[in-house]
Amino acid sequence: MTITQEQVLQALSNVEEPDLKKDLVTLNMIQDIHIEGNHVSFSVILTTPACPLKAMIENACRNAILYFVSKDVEISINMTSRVTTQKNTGVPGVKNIIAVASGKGGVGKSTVSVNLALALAKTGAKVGLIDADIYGPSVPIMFGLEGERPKARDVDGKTRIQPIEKYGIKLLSIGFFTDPNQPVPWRGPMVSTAVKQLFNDADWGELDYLVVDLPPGTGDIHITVTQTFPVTGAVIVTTPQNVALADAKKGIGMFMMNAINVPILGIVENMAYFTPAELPENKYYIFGQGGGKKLAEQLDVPFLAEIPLVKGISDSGDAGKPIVLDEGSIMANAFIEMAKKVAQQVAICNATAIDKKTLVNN
Ligand SMILES: Nc1ncnc2c1ncn2[C@@H]1O[C@H](COP(=O)(O)OP(=O)(O)OP(=O)(O)O)[C@@H](O)[C@H]1O
Repeated sequence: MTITQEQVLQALSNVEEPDLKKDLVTLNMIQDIHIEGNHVSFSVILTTPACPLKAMIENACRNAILYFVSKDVEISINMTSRVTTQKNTGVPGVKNIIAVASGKGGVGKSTVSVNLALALAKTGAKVGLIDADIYGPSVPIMFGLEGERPKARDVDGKTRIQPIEKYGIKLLSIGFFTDPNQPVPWRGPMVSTAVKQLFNDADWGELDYLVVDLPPGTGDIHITVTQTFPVTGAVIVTTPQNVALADAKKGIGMFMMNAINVPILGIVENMAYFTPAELPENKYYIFGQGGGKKLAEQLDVPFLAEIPLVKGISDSGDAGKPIVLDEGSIMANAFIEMAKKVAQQVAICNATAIDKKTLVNN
């Protein structure tokens, strides 16, 4: 039996990427085909290492070769990834900017931002995190970095702030530059300049995702960030109460305004239900049930996750070691599943935006 590269490509052209609705060959996702006798190997280049459909795509490739080429083929598939990007994010080397926002304060936006960034990194992506919440920067506490000051260093003749590296991600917080005991009365222009510096004057290097923890509500910083940098999409965090949902709706409305026009990657409902640590299968919907999902349906945006109210989430944040680092725990898995859905939506946004061009895989 002589197997040709054309036969392999022809077979794989029957496998559709379920999110992007095109076949893997058209999407240029098949590379490095090697054939030796009846042994065929190739790489599948996914759009994110956090792809939730990885196993399904691998299976479909295997079945397509067995069905369309021969059932006697031995197959080795290398599932790898190259995160897509659609445009220059305005920050050299950064492929995607993910804004995390909420209509209200205290709903867990920083908790979601931090665990999202770390979960994406755990899947193998290169990740940065900017804490742009000038009213209550929480990243220094959540990473156990209070009192730290990032260093500056000369890069190509320019002085650049060096993001601090911890738990596998690079991070900067407005809180590293202010005294936590001294309230800072920010004026509009000062805020804009300070936040832009976190993007422009830092040495971020190559990043697949730069997660930005925005302040609650809709204000100056949202306008500065979205109008200065082409944000790939926004994740909206809410709690189940009607007051929070109403504000989340306003927040989503702001991103959808023509002047801002940032795609909504989806809604995360935080503190969706209470779960006692000793009885994790018991769910008590103390603030009402299904509000986030309903809002997502109403606004026709994805619903990303229900994150329970668990004491461990709060304790781990206060202790400087976010819960997603607690390998294998139910909470860590919940945040990893959420991160996979976010990465999936980023890939869909990128593919949709450049649908008429070719998918940029750089
Ligand atoms: N799912 C959860 N279970 C238990 N505690 C949580 C959960 N999510 C957040 N918290 C806790 O709630 C408090 C507020 O969370 P967080 O700081 O993330 O909110 P926020 O929306 O970023 O607030 P703000 O932007 O107004 O400062 C923190 O003490 C955090 O540890």
